[in-house]
Amino acid sequence: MPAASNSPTGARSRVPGLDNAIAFIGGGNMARSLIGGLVSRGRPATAIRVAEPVAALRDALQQDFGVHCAEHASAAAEGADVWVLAVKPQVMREVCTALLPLAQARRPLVVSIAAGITTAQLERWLGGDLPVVRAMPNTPALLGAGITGLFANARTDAAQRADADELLQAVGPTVWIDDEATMDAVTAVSGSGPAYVFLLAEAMQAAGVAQGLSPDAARALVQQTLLGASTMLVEQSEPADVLRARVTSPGGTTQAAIETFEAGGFRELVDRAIAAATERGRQLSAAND
Ligand SMILES: NC(=O)C1=CN([C@@H]2O[C@H](COP(=O)(O)OP(=O)(O)OC[C@H]3O[C@@H](n4cnc5c(N)ncnc54)[C@H](O)[C@@H]3O)[C@@H](O)[C@H]2O)C=CC1
Ligand SMILES: O=C(O)[C@@H]1CCC=N1
Repeated sequence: MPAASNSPTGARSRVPGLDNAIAFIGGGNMARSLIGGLVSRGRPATAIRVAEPVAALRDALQQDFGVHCAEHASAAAEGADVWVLAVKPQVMREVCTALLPLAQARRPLVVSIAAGITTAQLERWLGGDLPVVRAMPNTPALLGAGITGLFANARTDAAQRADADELLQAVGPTVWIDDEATMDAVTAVSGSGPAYVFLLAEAMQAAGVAQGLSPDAARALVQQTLLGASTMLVEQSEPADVLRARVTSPGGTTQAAIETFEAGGFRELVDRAIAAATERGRQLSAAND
């Protein structure tokens, strides 16, 4: 897997944010995060359209970002050269099938953020012969602190890869993936990953309260500990095991906790959880074909 990249291969000379109109098909949580990132990075709201059947979500997007919203996918997709498919995997086939005539007439760059759904499925459902990029962002995108794994099918040229890269970099760094089969692992690690950290936060808070801390104190201690440890992981060059060793005094408190985690099969549990999420991605593809 290549390292996180700020310069996709073959990027053409371009004016960031001013190239193409973008249509979001689906205006839910992830679309909202991406739109917020794009607008805050200076992409004109007039160049962003959103298709969203829920009126309250349309109103909120229109009011918060000034983007044009429509009820039906084709109304947003018309006139856009980049389509971001941000609906659930379970409705993706139906959404694509409805867009097939327009996709064939317009030949947009298609960027899907759906878990599991493959570029071959999307291309087939949209009538074939289209550049398709499969992207997997995550919810910290809302704060511009996301990370996105990206895979492009063979019909996607360097300029289109650069467009997709720029789009997702509005909410954090990107990592290009060479083998699409591993996109389900990207989903399992970073797409779903924020939820694992939130689960750890819940468990640490509850355990702190069980040891006598007030809920407020436990929450504050856990929040800043996770933030501080994450910042160390990102900003210091040492790997996680070295940082962990520095906290773990021989015979001290941390060692007592780490030994308890290890004895309880913590690593195997994480391995099984990520394997289950990866497998679920494959199932989402097969079940919605
Ligand atoms: N929530 C997360 O952490 C992440 C989600 N994803 C993927 O992003 C996609 C969207 O997920 P969320 O934003 O969380 O879900 P969401 O449910 O908040 O958003 C999906 C939106 O699509 C709309 N929709 C349904 N049918 C439609 C149609 N025919 N045309 C246009 N819009 C339609 C729904 O009304 C809804 O607002 C999913 O495929 C998911 O796998 C990817 C990365 C992270
Ligand atoms: O749970 C899911 O299926 C989606 C994809 C990654 C995060 N949420």
